[in-house]
Amino acid sequence: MLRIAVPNKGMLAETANEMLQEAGYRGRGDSRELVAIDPINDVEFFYLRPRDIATYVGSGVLDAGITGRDFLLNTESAAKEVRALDFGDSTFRFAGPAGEFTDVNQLQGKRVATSYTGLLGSWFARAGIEAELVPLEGAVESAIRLGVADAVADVVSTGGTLRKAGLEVFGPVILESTAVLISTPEKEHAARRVLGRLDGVLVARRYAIMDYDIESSKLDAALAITPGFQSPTISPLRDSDWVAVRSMVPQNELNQVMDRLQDAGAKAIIVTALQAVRM
Ligand SMILES: Nc1ncnc2c1ncn2[C@@H]1O[C@H](COP(=O)(O)OP(=O)(O)OP(=O)(O)O)[C@@H](O)[C@H]1O
Ligand SMILES: O=P(O)(O)OC[C@H]1O[C@H](OP(=O)(O)OP(=O)(O)O)[C@H](O)[C@@H]1O
Ligand SMILES: [Mg+2]
Repeated sequence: MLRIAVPNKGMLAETANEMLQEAGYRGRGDSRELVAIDPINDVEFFYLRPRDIATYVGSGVLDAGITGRDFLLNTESAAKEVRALDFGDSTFRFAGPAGEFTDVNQLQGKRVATSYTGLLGSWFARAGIEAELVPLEGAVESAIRLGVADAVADVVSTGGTLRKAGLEVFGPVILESTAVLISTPEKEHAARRVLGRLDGVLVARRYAIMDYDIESSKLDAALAITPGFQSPTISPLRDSDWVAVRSMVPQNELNQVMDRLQDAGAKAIIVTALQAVRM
């Protein structure tokens, strides 16, 4: 039975669970359940803190897991990123009192609060900066005001929390994070089934099906607009001067593509959502 770690709470939990359900897996009955068995799919799900998931997967007791790239890199483990999952995006940044820091080298000898000491420690080592790490569990933005740190390194999404604390970001982006599927080289073969299903969900979320009719003489111009994933399907129509085209189109380009197809002479342009995909 495949054993998979899933975030039990926090920013990643809801979407991770939605994705697994879209991939045809049975979710847990209630949000306090720690383990759920899906006998039809021969999978056992373990609901764990996302921060801990790389530890479990890296140890080899679980075959795969969903967590944040930042949590994976914060943990010393044998687990590796297998696929980015298109949600849970964030950036990891340095911040300090407005106007105080402009360059990361100014952190030399300073105290930096973070709940990502592993990630930050290795970043400092690579950058040759000797700073003192102040480990905190959360709400690190308050550490400066309360006098335990000179700067912080934390997840920034809208920047609202920083602004309210009178802080501003400085220095390079430490990490662009996103939710990821992780596994170890030993378990990657076992995890290929869940990977295939999640890939299907990603494609179904990223693409839609577009159908349209076009005069054969204009087909090449239209196909340049909708090259498709592998190759568009072209079917004859009763009117032999016309053909029907079916192609995959990225969701975020649908309307621009329809505008351009109309300009190219396409008629009856129809977009259909993808329910499930296996590439
Ligand atoms: N706006 C956001 N704030 C915090 N984390 C975010 C945000 N957007 C995406 N993320 C990602 O979600 C994950 C953090 O989720 P979670 O809520 O579990 O974190 P946490 O509160 O730091 O964890 P914990 O409470 O276990 O210490 C990280 O991978 C982070 O990069
Ligand atoms: O840029 P923003 O959109 O304001 O979001 C970033 C904030 O959200 C997260 O905190 P979280 O809610 O997880 O609380 P925590 O610090 O207690 O973990 C993160 O640690 C930042 O504090
Ligand atoms: Mg939190």
